[in-house]
Amino acid sequence: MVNITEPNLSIPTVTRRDIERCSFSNWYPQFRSHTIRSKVLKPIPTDLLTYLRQDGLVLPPTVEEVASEDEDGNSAADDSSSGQIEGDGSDDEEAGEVPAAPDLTEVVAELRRLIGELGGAVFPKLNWSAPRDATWIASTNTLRCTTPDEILLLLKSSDCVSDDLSRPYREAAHSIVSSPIGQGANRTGATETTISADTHEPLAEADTELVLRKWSNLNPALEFRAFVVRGQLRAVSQMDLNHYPFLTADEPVLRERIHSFMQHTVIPEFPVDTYAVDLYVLSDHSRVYIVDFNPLGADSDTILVDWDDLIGEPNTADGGGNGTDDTLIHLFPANADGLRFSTGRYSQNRFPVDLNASNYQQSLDTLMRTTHP
Ligand SMILES: Nc1ncnc2c1ncn2[C@@H]1O[C@H](COP(=O)(O)OP(=O)(O)OP(=O)(O)O)[C@@H](O)[C@H]1O
Repeated sequence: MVNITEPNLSIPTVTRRDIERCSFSNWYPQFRSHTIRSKVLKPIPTDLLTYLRQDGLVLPPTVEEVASEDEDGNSAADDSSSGQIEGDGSDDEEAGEVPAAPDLTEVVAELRRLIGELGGAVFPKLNWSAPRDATWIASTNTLRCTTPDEILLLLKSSDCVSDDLSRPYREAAHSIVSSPIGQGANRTGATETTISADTHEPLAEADTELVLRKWSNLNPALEFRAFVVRGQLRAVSQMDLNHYPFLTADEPVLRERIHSFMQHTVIPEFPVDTYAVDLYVLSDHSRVYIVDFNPLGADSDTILVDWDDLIGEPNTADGGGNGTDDTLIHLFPANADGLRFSTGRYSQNRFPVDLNASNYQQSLDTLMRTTHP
């Protein structure tokens, strides 16, 4: 355990190594018994990777065919709704402008097998990011997937996912730019030009991973982000930006559970000095689960916590912020009426105004024609 004797007043620098450590397959084996059951496809099969990196949003015919057969016992050719996502279909005048999708027959079969092994419903993500910005395109408006085509549509529609593939180390590069030249990870005498090239470095094919996590009906009120700076738990924040009155009453027990879990299970084992970890506490408070690890730096979402609370001098007697009763959980406060709802995270990525919710598929077709003229 590192002990802070001097306040560290600068926002931590994220290194490429920190980012790599937070990649799902790097922490999952170690914390398997403390997190949601998951399956990892690493590397992502070449055909699927090609498909995800291709421009345009087109579902390969194989996917819909297989999915239709799976659900109805009929082929997609009999289903007049198949191919709608493609917009105008393959035999109209615009078909030549849509890039041909690779054959994903094997990928689809593998995804279906994994979905089955995980109980029939999964939450998909890549190394770091889930397609949370694309839920608007899913018929359920969630990331809950029961078929391969739902997974492919979400992954293909997400900027978060495409950033994981095309600019995975962007946060490290950003931090290096804001640091004195020469202090960044593995760099000496670097110029800004050299550094900014890092932001465009794509993820090597061998490092790509598709993660399917067993779908879990998480209560957003019981999700918390814990912040560890230089090996010390500095703060815990509620994640959902809504006020839940019961959290105020439960705060002492939640705090004790989270602090204990962090001190005994996470901090001694996770090989990064400074990070944020998302946690889920069961409603009876009996267990704490890890949802995700994230690097912690200037680009991080600290939610309800100020950077001063993370990097300023700890205001505790032992100076460590390690006890169970010295770091209150930051809870979303009630407004004057005692109740307050806010817009959720990623709400800006929900249904685009161009789409008419009362006629979703027709509107989606229209959008596709617009985006793929
Ligand atoms: N297996 C699951 N089943 C249902 N919901 C889940 C599951 N895993 C995660 N979630 C929900 O999705 C949210 C985002 O998950 P996760 O942190 O893995 O994605 P992310 O892209 O890294 O998000 P962020 O960038 O906000 O950290 C979680 O906070 C949780 O609410």
